[in-house]
Amino acid sequence: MQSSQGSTLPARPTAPAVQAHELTKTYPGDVTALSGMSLTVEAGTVFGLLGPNGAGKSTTVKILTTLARPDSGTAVVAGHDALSHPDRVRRAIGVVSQKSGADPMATGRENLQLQGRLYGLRGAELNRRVDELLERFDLAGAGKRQVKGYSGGMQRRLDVALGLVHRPEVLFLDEPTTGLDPEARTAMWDEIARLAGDEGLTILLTTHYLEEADRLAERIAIVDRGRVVVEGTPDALKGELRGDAVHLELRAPTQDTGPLEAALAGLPGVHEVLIDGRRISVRAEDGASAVPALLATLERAGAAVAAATVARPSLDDVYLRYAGRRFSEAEAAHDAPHAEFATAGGAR
Ligand SMILES: Nc1ncnc2c1ncn2[C@@H]1O[C@H](COP(=O)(O)OP(=O)(O)OP(=O)(O)O)[C@@H](O)[C@H]1O
Repeated sequence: MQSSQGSTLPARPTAPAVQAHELTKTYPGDVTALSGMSLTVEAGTVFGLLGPNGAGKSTTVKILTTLARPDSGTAVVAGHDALSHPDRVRRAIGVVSQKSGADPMATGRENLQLQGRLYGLRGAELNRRVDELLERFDLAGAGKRQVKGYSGGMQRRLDVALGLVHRPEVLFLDEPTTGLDPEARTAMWDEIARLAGDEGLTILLTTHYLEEADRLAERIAIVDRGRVVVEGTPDALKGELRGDAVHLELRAPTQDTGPLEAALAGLPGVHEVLIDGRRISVRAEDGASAVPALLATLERAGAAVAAATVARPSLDDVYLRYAGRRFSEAEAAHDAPHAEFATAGGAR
C-alpha cells in the first residue's frame, strides 16, 4: 500500500495476527502431522482450530509459537516471521500449552512473579501485574498456596494467567479445557470470552470439543489429517448444511450399501446419504416428514432400524460433511496408535 509520502507502510491495524501458509511437517517414523496447513487469524478475534486427536493442531501451535520448525511453509505471528525471528514472536505471544508450565511446589503468586521476571518485569510494576492477574482469575485467596493443592480448574486459570503476564498480543490456548469437569470448563469459557473482549487480544485456541469451538470462536477452521478442510464462522458453517440432520441406527450393519444409498438419496427432499456400518446419516429438507419414507425404504431393503433422530445441523455434521467421517470415529481411529505412541514416544 502506498502512503501519501510514497513510502510503503505496513497496514498495521488490519494485518492478520497469525498467518500460516502451506505448513508441512513429518515426524520420524514417517508420521505426517501437517500436510499443507494454512490459516489466517484476524487481529482481535478468537479463532478455533477444531479437530480430533492427532489432526495436527498441537503441531501447528508448536510451529506458530516457535517450539518446532516445519519442513516447509511459512508462518507470520504478530507481524514477525516465526522461522527467521522466533525471538520477536516469543516476546509478542503468550502460550498456554496442554501441559501446565506451573511449578507445583511454588505458590500461584511465586509462579506469576517468576514468569514476570523472565519477561523483564520488576518491583512495583511486577507486583501490580501479579495482583491484577490473581484477582482477575479468581485466585487472589489462593495466591499464597502451593499450586499442587489447586483444583484442576484453578491450575488451568493459573496457566492462562501465566501466559498473560507480559501482556502478549496473541494468546495461544492449546486445549484449554481438556480434563476439566463441566463446571470448571464453563468457568474457563467465561474467562476466555472475557479475555477476548479486552484489550484487543487475539486468541488462537485448539480444541477437540465441538461445543467449545462453537461457543467461543468467531471463526473456526476444521482440521483433519494435517490440513484445514473448511473454515468460517460457526453459524455460516452450520448454515451451509441445508435442512435437518437425520441419523438412523440399524440393528445390524448393512453389506450392500450401494443400492440402499441410491434408494434413500432418491427420496424427495433427501440429500447427502452416508452409510457407515450400522449408521446412516442423511440431510433432509424437513427431517420429521422425511423419517417415515426413510424407514419404509429401509424396511423394504430388509434393514431393521433400531433408532432414528432428527436434529438441526451441528458442527459434528459439518465435520462429517467435510472430513467424510464422524468426529468420534476420527478420534477413535487415532487413539489406538496414539496411545501406543504416548507410552513409546515420550514427550510430544
Ligand atoms: N514428537 C512426535 N513424534 C512423532 N509423531 C508425533 C509427534 N508429535 C505428534 N506426532 C503425531 O503427529 C500427528 C499430529 O499430532 P498433533 O499432536 O499435532 O495432533 P493434535 O490434533 O494436536 O492431537 P492431540 O489433541 O492429541 O494433541 C499425530 O499422528 C501424532 O501422533
